[in-house]
Amino acid sequence: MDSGQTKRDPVLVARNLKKTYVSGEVRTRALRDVNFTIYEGEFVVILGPSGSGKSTLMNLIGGMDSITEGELFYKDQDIHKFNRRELTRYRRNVVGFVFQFYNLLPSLNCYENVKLSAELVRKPLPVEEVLEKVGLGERHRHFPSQLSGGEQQRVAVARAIVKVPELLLCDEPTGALDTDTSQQILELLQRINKEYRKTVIVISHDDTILQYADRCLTIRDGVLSEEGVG
Ligand SMILES: Nc1ncnc2c1ncn2[C@@H]1O[C@H](COP(=O)(O)OP(=O)(O)OP(=O)(O)O)[C@@H](O)[C@H]1O
Repeated sequence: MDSGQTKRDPVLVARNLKKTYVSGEVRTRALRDVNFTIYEGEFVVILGPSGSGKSTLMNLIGGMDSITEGELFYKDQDIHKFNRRELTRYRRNVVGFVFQFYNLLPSLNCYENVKLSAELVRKPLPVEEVLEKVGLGERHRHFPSQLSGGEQQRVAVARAIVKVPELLLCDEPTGALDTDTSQQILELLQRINKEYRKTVIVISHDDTILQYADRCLTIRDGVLSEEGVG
């Protein structure tokens, strides 16, 4: 596959993005004024301590929560202006999620967990190919309870990429794993980023993840800033 340096187009642009949670009298300004541009095919890490606003930002990018103020563009479309159907289509076709605790369905085996996701889109990758790609070619019939944490996370990655999403959003994907297994999962995400040329965004509080990133954005108290990597 071509790994040459080509000019990349912006895939996500945030302008003056704000998110305030209101609960009775209490207002929590989770995102204060967030601006960024993320380009097609980048591997971006968003790093920040607990409570800094990482999951809030991921939920907005993933179309899972509403924006309080500002703009968030996917290509030339303002996610903020999507109606319910457009949001569903965006979540289904554009975004693939990987969560800290895998979120696999325990009553389905590996193949079935991935197949269920494949059925959401018109042109998925073959399930067998994807399980092979994440190193689980031999484990199709195993259930989540028969797999280690790292293997379950591989299934979760397969479930996300089988849809061929433009954006792979990973929320603390190594948070429940030991150091060696974390490294393997991050190497897998890096390989997927390069081979499928999809944009990968990983949020974490662990800066050892930086070695895998093209770029790092840091977030603190709902304010985002940019730090170069490498
Ligand atoms: N649904 C909600 N209602 C009210 N406040 C919320 C809600 N979700 C998050 N918050 C608050 O918004 C702020 C940012 O939270 P967020 O979960 O985005 O941080 P985080 O960086 O992902 O933290 P962690 O690493 O601990 O998961 C925190 O002060 C949190 O308490």
